[in-house]
Amino acid sequence: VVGGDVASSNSWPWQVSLQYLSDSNFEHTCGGTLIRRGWVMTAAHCVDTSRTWRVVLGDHDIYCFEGKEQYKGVSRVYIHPSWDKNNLAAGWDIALLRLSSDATLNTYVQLANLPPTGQILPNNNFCYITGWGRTQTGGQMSALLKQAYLPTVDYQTCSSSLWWGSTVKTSMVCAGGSINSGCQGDSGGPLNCYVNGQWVVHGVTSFVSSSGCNTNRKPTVFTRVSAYISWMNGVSI
Ligand SMILES: CC(C)C[C@H](NC(=O)[C@H](CCCC[NH3+])NC(=O)C(F)(F)F)C(=O)Nc1ccc(C(C)C)cc1
Repeated sequence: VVGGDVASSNSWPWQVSLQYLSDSNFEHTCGGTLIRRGWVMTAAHCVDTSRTWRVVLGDHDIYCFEGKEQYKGVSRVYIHPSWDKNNLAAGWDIALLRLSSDATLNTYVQLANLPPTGQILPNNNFCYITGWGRTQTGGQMSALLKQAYLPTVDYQTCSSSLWWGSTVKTSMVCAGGSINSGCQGDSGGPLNCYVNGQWVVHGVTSFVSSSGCNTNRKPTVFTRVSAYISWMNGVSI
């Protein structure tokens, strides 16, 4: 996350860290969202290589054991069948992870709210991106979970020629586009939007401009969760 600030501990209790085994250590690679006690929603591009995965729930400092963490293996990865790793612009950048055992819900670990099918937020909706990704383009990951105010940018604006143009599809959500943004390592994490008095996860962090994370008029682009509710319901049956 570029800009914004460090979140207060466990204030986004559905945020998870997706990690993979690399030389006998687990490394953070992406974010994710706890949507059921045994299920995590993330980006397809995070899990389209075969690795040994684990999910950390209830985390704040990903480099330090604080005692609130729950560590879960991943028993199965469900990547959207239409995902094409060579065609990020087509969308479909969503996946579900079946955890090896159910999470225990408590103060530090809670389920996210998901939007109703088809819901499209208005321009400038109050949203926050959260994650442990780089804090500057080409910079380092953040040890502590960060948050940044990232208001939605409607499709009409986001798909205009000075913005993302035809790279952005209606199955995506744009948010930000000036000083704050997502950055590598935030992929797969939530776009948390305040709707009717509650936080709802409307996006899965998908991509930013390759000319830099916080590039003007290149908002962070998210998979639109409300377009995938029926697919997700079909998977976990
Ligand atoms: C140095 C980084 C910032 C490069 C940048 N990375 C990204 O946007 C990666 C997703 C990469 C998937 C493919 N491996 N996502 C992120 O960094 C995220 F913002 F989600 F955290 C990128 O590739 N962006 C990109 C690439 C291609 C397109 C085409 C669809 C035009 C659009 C954006």
